[in-house]
Amino acid sequence: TACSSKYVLSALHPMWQGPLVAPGGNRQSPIDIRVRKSVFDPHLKPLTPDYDPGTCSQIWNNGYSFLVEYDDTTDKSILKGGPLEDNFRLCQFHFHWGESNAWGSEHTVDRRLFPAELHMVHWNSNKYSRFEEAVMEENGLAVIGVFLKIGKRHEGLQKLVDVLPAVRHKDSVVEFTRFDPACLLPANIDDYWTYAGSLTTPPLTEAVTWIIMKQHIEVSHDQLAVFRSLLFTSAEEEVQKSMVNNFRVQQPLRGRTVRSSFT
Ligand SMILES: NS(=O)(=O)c1ccc(C(=O)NCc2cccc(O)c2)cc1
Ligand SMILES: [Zn+2]
Repeated sequence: TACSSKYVLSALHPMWQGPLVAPGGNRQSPIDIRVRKSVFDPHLKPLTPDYDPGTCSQIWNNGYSFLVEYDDTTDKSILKGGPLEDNFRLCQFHFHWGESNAWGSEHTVDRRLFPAELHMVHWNSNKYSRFEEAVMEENGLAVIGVFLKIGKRHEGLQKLVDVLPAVRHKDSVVEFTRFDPACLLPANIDDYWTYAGSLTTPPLTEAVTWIIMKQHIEVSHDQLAVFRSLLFTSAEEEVQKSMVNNFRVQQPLRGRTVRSSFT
């Protein structure tokens, strides 16, 4: 789909540090969420995702993460509510993780790191006609962040884990259908933090309304180990590098307020 067919990265190095802070960027992501500094906003509505598993199309390794892509040519899979004024179309989801279970998430909560973080990427289909347009605009994107913890096996995730060996190398892609992304959301999606931020990979555009779930999901140690079996490198490269630590360093808050939907 348009939204991620060009999930391009100017920095190809897996551990790209790139500019630690985007030049002139004062709303960069990820950040540390200081719980006691977040401000309860009673006007925040419940989040209302409405996803059609029939829009799931393929999964691919873009050399930085693996992406599950959704057909975003209609409003079949959308996100509304929460801090959002408009309708946002799901275009892809992906993850960030560490080489060990001790770290891997991009956002932290009072400095607490999680072994991995899910990002569900949506773009504003009320205001823009395609992802490429929305990603350059201030209120163009909405990304749901969900922390992963090691625990019981996640039954819904297993269908995805089983297909990962087929996209082991950079630029590999396989058909992947009928996956309901809602199964990856925590039971409680009413409690979240939200703030104005950016993409966490180049071009780092400051277009994202971040919605970070308070409740994590659990995956098994073995399921996360399969994420680490992916490679940053393409089949032709002589030196294979395992896809781990694909997260960005935390960015300054620069006076931003993080709002919470709960007290
Ligand atoms: N980690 S993240 O959720 O902030 C994230 C989400 C989407 C993307 C992305 O789609 N990048 C590709 C891209 C960016 C700008 C314009 C394009 O045409 C494509 C990057 C990072
Ligand atoms: Zn991400």
